[in-house]
Amino acid sequence: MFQRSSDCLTSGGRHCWRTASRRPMSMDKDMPHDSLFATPQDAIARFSFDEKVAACFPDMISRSVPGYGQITAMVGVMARRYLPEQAHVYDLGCSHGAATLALCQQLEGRVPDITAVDLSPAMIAQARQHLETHLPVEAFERIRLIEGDICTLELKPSDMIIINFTLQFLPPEQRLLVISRLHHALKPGGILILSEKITCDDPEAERILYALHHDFKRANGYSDLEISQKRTALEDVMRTDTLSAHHARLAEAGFVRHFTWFQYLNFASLIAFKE
Ligand SMILES: C[S@@+](CC[C@H](N)C(=O)[O-])C[C@H]1O[C@@H](n2cnc3c(N)ncnc32)[C@H](O)[C@@H]1O
Ligand SMILES: O=C(O)C(=O)C[C@]1(C(=O)O)C=C[C@@H](O)C=C1
Repeated sequence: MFQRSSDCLTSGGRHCWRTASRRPMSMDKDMPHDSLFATPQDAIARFSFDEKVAACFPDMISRSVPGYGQITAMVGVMARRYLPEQAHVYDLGCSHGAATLALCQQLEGRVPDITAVDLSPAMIAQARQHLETHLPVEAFERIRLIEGDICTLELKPSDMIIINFTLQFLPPEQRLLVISRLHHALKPGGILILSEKITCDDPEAERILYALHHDFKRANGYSDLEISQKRTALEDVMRTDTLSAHHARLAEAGFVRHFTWFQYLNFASLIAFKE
């Protein structure tokens, strides 16, 4: 079941915990390694999903996000359970299209229509290449890749909407509107999968999970310099919410049943059902 990016103890599966050395023990030689923050920078630019980030993104996210591989693979498993025939799925903030790929792999033979959206042209280019390489033509033809802003995108009726690690990059004041629009776009019985980095209500738990997340990154081969420079770059770009804020927002947007199905350190995934 968990092929490619999730069959290992770490988040993404392509790397194993380092032992003595600071390098991950195994590295897919075809996956460009993320060393964007490895050298000291005088002025650290704001993090953006540009060509450089897009080029090494699968390595970056799998070494940075605990549970990334498991969440991604499970999206496919959930699609298999919940999607009807003739379904439409959105993958919002798709980056390389990892969730889309997982879904197609699980639904082999009955791939739904999928619209994968990302604001970054570099990510859309990578998604096209990645999906074209890993999927049979019949499956790839069912995927529409759109370069666009999910805050303003017109949405069509859908059976499943995946928004993984993307809401955290939207302006906070737009998040409720976006989630409300997703609720509106879902057909009755449709599901929303929302995955995010989270902050804790309890400051002590926050401090502990924050430290453990940095330990996780170190265990995946990132140096203290890389961790600290990336953190500075992400400041004001990625603004995380608490789990309770996510659930309150889902409720306000109209979802009646929603719960957290996965949490690994300060990263979580929620599922919400359209009545
Ligand atoms: C952390 S990545 C998402 C990872 C991806 N969902 C996955 O599972 O591999 C966040 C993505 O959201 C995209 N993004 C940020 N703001 C966006 C917006 N307003 N509309 C569409 N995409 C956006 C970024 O370009 C980036 O590719
Ligand atoms: O919190 C961090 O330190 C991260 O690196 C997280 C995170 C994310 O959650 O999207 C931030 C930027 C990159 O897209 C990959 C991972």
